[in-house]
Amino acid sequence: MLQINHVTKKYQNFTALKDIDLELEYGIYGLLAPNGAGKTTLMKLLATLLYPTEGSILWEGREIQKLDERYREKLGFLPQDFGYYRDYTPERYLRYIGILKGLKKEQLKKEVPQLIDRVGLSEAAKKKMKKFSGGMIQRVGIAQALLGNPEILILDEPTAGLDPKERVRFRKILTSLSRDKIVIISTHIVSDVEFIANHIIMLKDKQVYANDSVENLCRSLEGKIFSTAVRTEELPEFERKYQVVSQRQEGPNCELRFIAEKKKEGWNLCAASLEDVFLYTYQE
Ligand SMILES: Nc1ncnc2c1ncn2[C@@H]1O[C@H](COP(=O)(O)OP(=O)(O)OP(=O)(O)O)[C@@H](O)[C@H]1O
Repeated sequence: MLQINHVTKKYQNFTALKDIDLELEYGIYGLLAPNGAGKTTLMKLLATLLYPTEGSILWEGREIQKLDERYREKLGFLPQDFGYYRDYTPERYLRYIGILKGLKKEQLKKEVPQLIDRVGLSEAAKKKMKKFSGGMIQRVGIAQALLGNPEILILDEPTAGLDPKERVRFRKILTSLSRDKIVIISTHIVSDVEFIANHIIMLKDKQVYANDSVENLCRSLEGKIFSTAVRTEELPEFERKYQVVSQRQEGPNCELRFIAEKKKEGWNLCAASLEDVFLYTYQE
């Protein structure tokens, strides 16, 4: 188990995270918050690239800083801007990272092709990465994070810049490997984690605002999501009163999906989605 105990992180006088308290067990965690909320800071703390200003992070009851290499060998990390060598092939790059991670050559001989296959890059294994699409590069990034079969997998905004098809492929890769790992995925894109994460962690005002299943988070908005049609000229007034989540033009009308505390005549009650929860939480 990974325990984050009352962790505060300050950059000089600026507090990026305040009193974060979390317990993470095997499963997929979606760390969901807008840009600048502190996701990367939390990921870097878990990856020991930063240290808490206050509080501690424990792996199986022992502080990760003190465990040092013994913790880091359990860790796979895909940073937001992962550096790769354009002239390397995925095969060569993974072997190189594997050696840096301290893995044995024999192990890499077996593991590298398996990982390349797992992320669907077998056909491109011997091609230079400079020809790769953003999605292919991200898949190499996931493969390098998986080297050595880490128990903790930290992926910081792994789907940034991917097209919808690549996102689907990415989600499939992740769900295939979550059983014996703690997987933490940071994102500000709800659909990246809505259907694959067992838990959603939301950060707000530098603190943990929510840590729950998608179902429970949606339940908190039950009875507050509605749809209705308003005339286009009435839209600005409507938007002043209610938080509109989505809108679609239908002739002279706008079909709206919105959040309100109480039902009114002519409104249809809708099931709440994680996207609604996200917009409701970060409405300002
Ligand atoms: N090295 C630093 N020095 C000072 N302030 C920093 C530093 N790194 C991050 N911050 C600030 O801390 C806050 C949280 O940043 P962080 O990168 O963790 O957010 P984020 O949620 O990951 O956002 P993004 O998705 O844009 O990376 C931001 O206000 C950022 O400006």
